[in-house]
Amino acid sequence: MSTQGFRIVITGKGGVGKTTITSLLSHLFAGRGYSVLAVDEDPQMNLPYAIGVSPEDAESIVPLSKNLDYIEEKTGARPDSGYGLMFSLNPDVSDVVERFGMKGPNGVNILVMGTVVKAATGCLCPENTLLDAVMRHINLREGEIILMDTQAGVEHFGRAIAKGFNQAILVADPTFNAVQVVKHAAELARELEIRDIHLVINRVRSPGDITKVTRMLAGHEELFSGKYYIPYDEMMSLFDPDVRPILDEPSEFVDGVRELMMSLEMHGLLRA
Ligand SMILES: Nc1ncnc2c1ncn2[C@@H]1O[C@H](COP(=O)(O)OP(=O)(O)OP(=O)(O)O)[C@@H](O)[C@H]1O
Repeated sequence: MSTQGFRIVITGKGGVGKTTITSLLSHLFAGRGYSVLAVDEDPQMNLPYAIGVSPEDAESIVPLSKNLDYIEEKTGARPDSGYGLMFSLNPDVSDVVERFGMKGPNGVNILVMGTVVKAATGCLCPENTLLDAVMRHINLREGEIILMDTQAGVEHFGRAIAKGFNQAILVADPTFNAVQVVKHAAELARELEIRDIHLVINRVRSPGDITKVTRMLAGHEELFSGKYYIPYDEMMSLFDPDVRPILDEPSEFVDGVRELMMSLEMHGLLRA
């Protein structure tokens, strides 16, 4: 089956639940028999822990943005060596998942990209060139669902969409700032002609939260293909950061993420 429709990028303000939701989706898709590649673009590298990689293994991961040997091998320039202007702008990174992907629980593959501080401005440097090539490459991989957890900030999100991600999950919690960020991201996604934009309002605690967010979204609803209000679940703090235990518990939070997964699957199959 073609999985080209399943290039999913997750964004939103810091701390709203992006990593948790990316991890739950990774396990839920894997549980449905899909091969999943979860990509962490956040330099804090929380995703492996949330997916359930052991702390020892997670600590051994070097993000690609800091893997100077690989950057030099592929681009011909070493970032820490005062490189000149001569480096490959089109490095062949087709081996990246096989060499640096980590097999996590439930067979979920994890690739930690990291990010370059100057990436948002599109700086022409070997690290950035390598990460761009990796993003392009993973979008060409067949037979896998790609879920990319981005660093907070719409610039990173814009770059991912420009590199071929075709579904977006915009996560907010019921606060003004978080909702402002998703409105901005949705407008950008629209400009970049991405059609499947799923809005998640996470950590909803009361009907009042829904009323408040509905008011804040007034005039912007048409930007989203679907809206999901996902409840606060105090069990999360018991297991944090590993999401796996909560998958075995009755949880409205997980039910909400499962509903989101079904919608992503439907949109992905339609675009396949
Ligand atoms: N529905 C929920 N109910 C209760 N706690 C939640 C829920 N969703 C996420 N959390 C908790 O909120 C915290 C932040 O979540 P998470 O790390 O996934 O956010 P993030 O957006 O990825 O953060 P960052 O931008 O720092 O990477 C975590 O402690 C997580 O366990």
